[in-house]
Amino acid sequence: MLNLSQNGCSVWVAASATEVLRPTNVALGKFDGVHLGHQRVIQPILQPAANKDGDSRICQDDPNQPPTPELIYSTVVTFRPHPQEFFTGTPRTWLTPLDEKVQQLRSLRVEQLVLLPFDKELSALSPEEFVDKILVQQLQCQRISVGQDFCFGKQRQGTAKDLQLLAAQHNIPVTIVPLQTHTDNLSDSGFVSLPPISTSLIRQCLESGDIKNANLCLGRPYTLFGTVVQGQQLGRTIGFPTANLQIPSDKFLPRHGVYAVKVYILNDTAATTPQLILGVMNIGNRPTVNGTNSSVEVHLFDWSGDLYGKQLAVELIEFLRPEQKFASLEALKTQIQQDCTIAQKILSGEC
Ligand SMILES: Cc1cc2nc3c(=O)[nH]c(=O)nc-3n(C[C@H](O)[C@H](O)[C@H](O)COP(=O)(O)O)c2cc1C
Ligand SMILES: Nc1ncnc2c1ncn2[C@@H]1O[C@H](COP(=O)(O)OP(=O)(O)O)[C@@H](O)[C@H]1O
Repeated sequence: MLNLSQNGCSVWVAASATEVLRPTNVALGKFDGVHLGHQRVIQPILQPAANKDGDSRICQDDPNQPPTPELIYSTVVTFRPHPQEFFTGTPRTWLTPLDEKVQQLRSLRVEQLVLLPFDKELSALSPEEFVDKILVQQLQCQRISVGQDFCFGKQRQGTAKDLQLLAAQHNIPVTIVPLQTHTDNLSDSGFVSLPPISTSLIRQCLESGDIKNANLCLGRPYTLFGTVVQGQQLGRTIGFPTANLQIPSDKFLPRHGVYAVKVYILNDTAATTPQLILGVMNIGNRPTVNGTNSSVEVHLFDWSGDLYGKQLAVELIEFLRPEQKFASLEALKTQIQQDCTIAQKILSGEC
């Protein structure tokens, strides 16, 4: 079992049904991205706000101890591996790899994440068996919340409505949350023509460089977390040192190109809270310097110092341009200077 905790606030991560803290209120789904639609699905299973501040189960002194079972555990239940990974045998990338998902769930006040091992046995369960064995017997479910498009059981036979009917036989109420479309930004973002918020929509937005809409769907900026490693040491020679980031291999990367970003240095011992630094990021193969591998690198404005080994959180704010092959380092330098000027305007809200 993993207990991923920070600042004494923990989310219990159970990798098998025997480790689960019971009884549970359950939100069921894949929840990759923990986007605004997911957040709506999770809402009905959270403890009432009255419990929030004084509830020792959420922020307890010893994060290595399971919460004391006074109430019902607000629990997100998902599958590992992802069913698609199981059937294709191919690992995939995520908007929110596991530790990021846990961070996001924690911020929503979810207390437990259950990773149901998705195997031959689980995939063969009928909708009735899934409800009886997993939800009723193993999780001692008291309440369930799912999105309108939720499917479950062998060959995805069961719908959200089926779940409602089957759970009713055990007196378990099921909330079916309608798919959320963006309505609050109709006038200025053109969301009117977009389909409902979904993980695949966000991936499409990120693939095409449409960061604004990806961020609107997420309800926060899409963020890359990584450790600063050594590059070719060329950046400093053209006046633009860049911190090269090692990103977990299961993180979904957006379109190659140049971005305006907001950066936080997470393990900076000099600062008590991570400080916001504005900058530019390039994702790509650096054709101008005959780069072979794909790299992610950020240049921080008005900042100097040593970042090697530091953990950075890089929030993507806007896509500026695709990566290009320049005839010389001098031409690249001129372009990067222009990128910085535009990014500074965007990040200071001027355009
Ligand atoms: C804002 C920005 C834009 C960049 N654009 C390009 C580009 O269009 N083409 C390219 O080949 N490299 C581009 N780069 C990458 C540079 O080639 C790279 O930063 C430089 O070679 C230094 O690499 P190093 O950190 O390994 O020393 C860009 C870097 C930054 C910070
Ligand atoms: N403003 C800055 N933005 C990014 N990195 C900086 C900055 N100032 C200093 N650095 C340091 O310089 C390193 C980048 O310099 P660079 O010559 O590009 O080397 P490398 O190729 O190893 O990334 C960073 O990893 C960081 O330690």
